[in-house]
This record gives sequence, C-alpha cells and structure tokens, in this order.
Amino acid sequence: MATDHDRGDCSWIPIVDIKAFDITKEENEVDRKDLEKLANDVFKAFSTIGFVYVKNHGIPQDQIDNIFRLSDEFFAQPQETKDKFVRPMSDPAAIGYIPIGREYFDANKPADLKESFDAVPGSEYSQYWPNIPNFEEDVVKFHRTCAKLGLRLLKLIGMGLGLEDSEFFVKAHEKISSRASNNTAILRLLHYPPVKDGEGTGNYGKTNEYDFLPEQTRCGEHTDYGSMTLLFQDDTGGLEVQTVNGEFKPATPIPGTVVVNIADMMQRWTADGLKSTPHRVVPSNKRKARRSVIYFIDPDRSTIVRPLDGSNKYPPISYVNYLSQRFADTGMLEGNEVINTAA
Ligand SMILES: O=C(O)CCC(=O)C(=O)O
Ligand SMILES: [Fe+2]
Repeated sequence: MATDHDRGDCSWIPIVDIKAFDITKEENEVDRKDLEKLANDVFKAFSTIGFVYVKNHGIPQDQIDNIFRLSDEFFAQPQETKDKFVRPMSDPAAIGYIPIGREYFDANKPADLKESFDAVPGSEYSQYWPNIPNFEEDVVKFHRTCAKLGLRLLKLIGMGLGLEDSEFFVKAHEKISSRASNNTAILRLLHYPPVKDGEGTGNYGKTNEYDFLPEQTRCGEHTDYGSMTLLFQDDTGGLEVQTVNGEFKPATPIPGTVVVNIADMMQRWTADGLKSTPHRVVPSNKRKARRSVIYFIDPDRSTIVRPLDGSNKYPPISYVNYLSQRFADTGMLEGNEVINTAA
C-alpha cells in the first residue's frame, strides 16, 4: 500500500494502486500474488479507516470528464426545467432530480445546500430522464462501468476477509447492472452551488440570496447505507472524513483517484469487521461550486443481510426494507416505511 507523505493533509487515507486488477484486465490474467496483496491492503484500510483512494482503476478519464460535463449541463438549466424531473418520493428505486432543501441528515438542522440527480439503468421512471442529448445513455454506461470497479473491490474484500467463498459479495451484487427493481445501486450527480455572503433564505433557486442558513452545510455528517461507495470529486475540496480519534480531517481531491468507502450494510454484514465511517462536506470554499459523482453500491434488493461470522450481533434484515427506512429518515421517501421481518 502506498504511503505518500507528500500528500499533506490527506495522507492519512491510504492510496491503493489496483493496476494489477483494474477493470480492463481479465480476471484470469491477474497474478494470484498481486491479488492477495491487494486484498490485504484493501482489507487493512477498510477495517480501520473505512476509506481509501483507489488509483489506476481503469475507468477512462474522458468517461469521467464527460459525466461531469453532463452534470454541469443538467444543473445549469433553469429551476423550472429541473423541477419537471423531480424524483418521486414513493420508491427507493426511483430516479430524478432532488432539489436543494430536500435531503437532510439531521432533522434539527436545515437540509443540505446541494442538488442532485439520481440515475439507475432500466428505470421504470423513464419520464424523469432530462432532455439532454446522450444524457441517459452516457449516465447508464457510466453506472455499468462503476459497477465493474465495484465488483472488483467486492472480490478483494471477500478475499481479504478470508471468506470460504471469496465471490460471496460479488454474487450478492450480481444484479447491480440489471435494473432498479432488482438492485438499487444509484449513480448520483451532485452539485453544491456557489454561495454569496448574505443572509440565507433557505429558498435557493427561487431567489438570488444564497448564503447558508445557520447550521446549514453542503452535506451533513452521515454514513452511507449500502455496501460501498465510489466517489469522484472535482478539485474544490470540502469532503471531510472522521478519523479513528473522532475528529474530522479533509479527504483532499487527488487527481486520477476515486475515493472508496465502506457503507453501513457492509459493516453489519461483517459484524463490524469493516468500518462505515462518518463523513461530510463542509463549505470550505463556498464561493466556488462543488461537483461530485457518487456511485452507491447496494446488495441485490432481495438480499437478507446477516452477520457472516455466524454471530447474532445484528438481527437479519432485508436490504430493501433497511434502505427504505434510511430514505424515509432523510427526506427522500414519504410514508411510514417500516422495517419489518427479515424474510
Ligand atoms: O459530495 C461528496 O463528496 C460526498 C457526498 C456524500 O458523502 C454522499 O452524498 O453520501
Ligand atoms: Fe456519503
């Protein structure tokens, strides 16, 4: 594992170079020793910090740049246009636009000052795709590309944990590229608008007054819900990750890398062996817009997650019920979704 001490304030998050197992390689051409070393590096980082920077992942930079360009094009549209594509609040597998002020991680504070667009392949909500040339096609293609990287990392995690079946997690995500009714993995385009000094109105997009409300931030402290998250960020900065000592430190953008973190379901599955670490986005550079593209990796919808060590540290839970509850708790789903039985 590279420990690069020239990285200043983000050197505490390890960089893992996965060139030996990048998404362009055939699995059977990968050297077993290289794979074992990578599995060990990934496991070490995920069982302590919960975050890594992955470099040499094999996703072409021009594909990433194109997604950021499409994201800019979508968010630059007039508010009335974006409002035509607002994501329905009835289904955790829906797609669409999430306006500023909708998602929050602390009900006692103002909602996050961000807007986003959620995308999945094969959506039953196709009327929410925006009218931007190539948008749906390219975004779905990128979703599938991210899935490939996600599955590689899930394989490494299975090996690093020493599971009898090292493909266990890969198999539990085999529908990741099919359709949202089978797997809820979302590609989310995120835009944190620039803000001016002045009194916040909480009414962004409808007025010209853009500062934060008291206690408002770009993205409140939270952990992610599913298995794992891939995070592509621009050069603005602001992402902060909690250290094992409890303080938050920057995860500074490193060109060419993707930030990867463990999410709550994976922590639960591994009986706390892998860590789902709190993180947030602070407005350290508030006059500059910030953009990120996030791939939330989820187990297949029908998965029942129970601790793999055979313990009863957590009761078995249906992933989709769990996800619905988290969405309901954060302003993303209406109604009283109830976590019921596991089966
Ligand atoms: O935009 C970012 O860099 C992080 C956002 C985030 O953590 C999330 O949406 O789950
Ligand atoms: Fe997150």
